[in-house]
Amino acid sequence: MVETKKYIASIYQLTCERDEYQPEFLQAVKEFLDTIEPALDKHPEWIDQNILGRILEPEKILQFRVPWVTDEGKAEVNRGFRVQFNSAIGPYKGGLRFHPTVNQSIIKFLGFEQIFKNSLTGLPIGGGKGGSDFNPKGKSDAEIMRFCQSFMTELQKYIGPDIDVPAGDIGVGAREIGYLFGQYKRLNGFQNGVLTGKPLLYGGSLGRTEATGYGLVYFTKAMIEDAGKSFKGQKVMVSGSGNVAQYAIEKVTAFGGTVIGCSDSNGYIIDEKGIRLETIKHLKEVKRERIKEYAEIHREANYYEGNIWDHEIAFDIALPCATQNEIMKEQAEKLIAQGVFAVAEGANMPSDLDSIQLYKKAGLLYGPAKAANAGGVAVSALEMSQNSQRLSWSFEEVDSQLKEIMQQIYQKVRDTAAQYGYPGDFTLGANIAGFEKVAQAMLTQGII
Ligand SMILES: NC(=O)C1=CN([C@@H]2O[C@H](COP(=O)(O)OP(=O)(O)OC[C@H]3O[C@@H](n4cnc5c(N)ncnc54)[C@H](O)[C@@H]3O)[C@@H](O)[C@H]2O)C=CC1
Ligand SMILES: O=C(O)CCC(=O)C(=O)O
Repeated sequence: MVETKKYIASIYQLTCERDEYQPEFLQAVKEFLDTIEPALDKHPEWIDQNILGRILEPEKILQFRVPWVTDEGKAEVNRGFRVQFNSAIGPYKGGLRFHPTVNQSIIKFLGFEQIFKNSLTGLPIGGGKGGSDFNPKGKSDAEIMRFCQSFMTELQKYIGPDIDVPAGDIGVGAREIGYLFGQYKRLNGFQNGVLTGKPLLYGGSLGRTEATGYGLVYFTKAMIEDAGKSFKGQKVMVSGSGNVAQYAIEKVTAFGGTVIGCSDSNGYIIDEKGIRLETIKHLKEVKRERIKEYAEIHREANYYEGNIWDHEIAFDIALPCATQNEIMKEQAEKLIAQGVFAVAEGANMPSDLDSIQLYKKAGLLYGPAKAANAGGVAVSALEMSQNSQRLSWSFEEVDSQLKEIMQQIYQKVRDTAAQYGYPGDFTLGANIAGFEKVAQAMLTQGII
């Protein structure tokens, strides 16, 4: 309707004026706003209550100084961030990213997407995200520890098991979570519900390490099976070689697919016989080396510099699991030309807006990040439940809940798209299904 269109356009214009220098945040907002009109047509009261204006504004943004000392005794300083975006349905929940590209725009786009992703899980968690422009690459364990201690010394004032519960993301794995937890405990006493992704020794959940990658593949399986296909015999390309990529590779292989390539920020390897995951894990988790080394160990594999999505080779399914905007128009065109029939996103916002349009036009099955990678945060919420109950569930219990949650997310996304008259548009389905719950919760809580 004209009024709805006008309202959406005015909100977007205002956001562009206010956040002119935040391109990633504006991209995430545009992707969301481009799909939301049918939901507002159905709920004109949301326009009266200016739900969009409110949901686009974080409840709180923290930015702080993180001073730390190198092994040589030099004083360094980084920026720390936490965006507490929306707590309408639960405490803020979302990871911490340590990467030199981190700035307020990146953390805001991630926090914004997290609101709808967390809502889609069906679990009571709000949206938040944080991190730092600290680069863990090449740092000693002692430097990482001192950085994490300094970061948490400030962050601890604003988080808690019922307030805001951070976890890992790029550059923040079990080692960093351990140091962050240690410092929180030192300052506040033992409260294991304050972080998720913890080691099993003090309240971590079995299955959390695997959850995002496994969840991505469970979602993709549901999506492709609905279209009469399966993983069996499919050639799959995965970008990244970190946490999400590794467990996606494992599950695709278990379902009978062949992962023919994966990458890191320098380049990528192609191994047409199937990536040997033990080698990737050893290189990345133990030796902390570049993916290039894989081709030294397995001579039949080839290493190339650059973006994996530029490689010309026929394959069937693309699982981007590295970082935002790794697939732009040019790469999307290549994927389509190479015969890819499904793209499902393990990374957050790996496809730019042009790519999403191209997938749609070409009729690809497309699982957007908010839905497809929600398995990690879903199991984080299960970790919170276990911490509250002071219990540890078995791996099988957690994995079977994850499977169920991912299937439900797929169905919710598919059915919402169809109900609103856009069958197959899973971007629209994910945005509206995630948004409806948060909007309704906000409405019942007054003008907040
Ligand atoms: N860890 C989790 O539970 C979740 C992670 N994600 C998203 O998944 C993605 C990967 O995160 P993790 O695997 O946890 O991080 P990680 O730190 O374990 O691995 C990141 C991987 O991406 C690669 N990478 C980074 N920048 C790159 C670039 N410009 N080009 C190519 N490769 C690049 C790195 O080399 C590394 O292999 C991120 O977008 C993250 O936000 C999403 C949901 C949950
Ligand atoms: O497990 C969590 O809380 C964080 C997961 C996350 O950062 C994400 O879903 O992007």
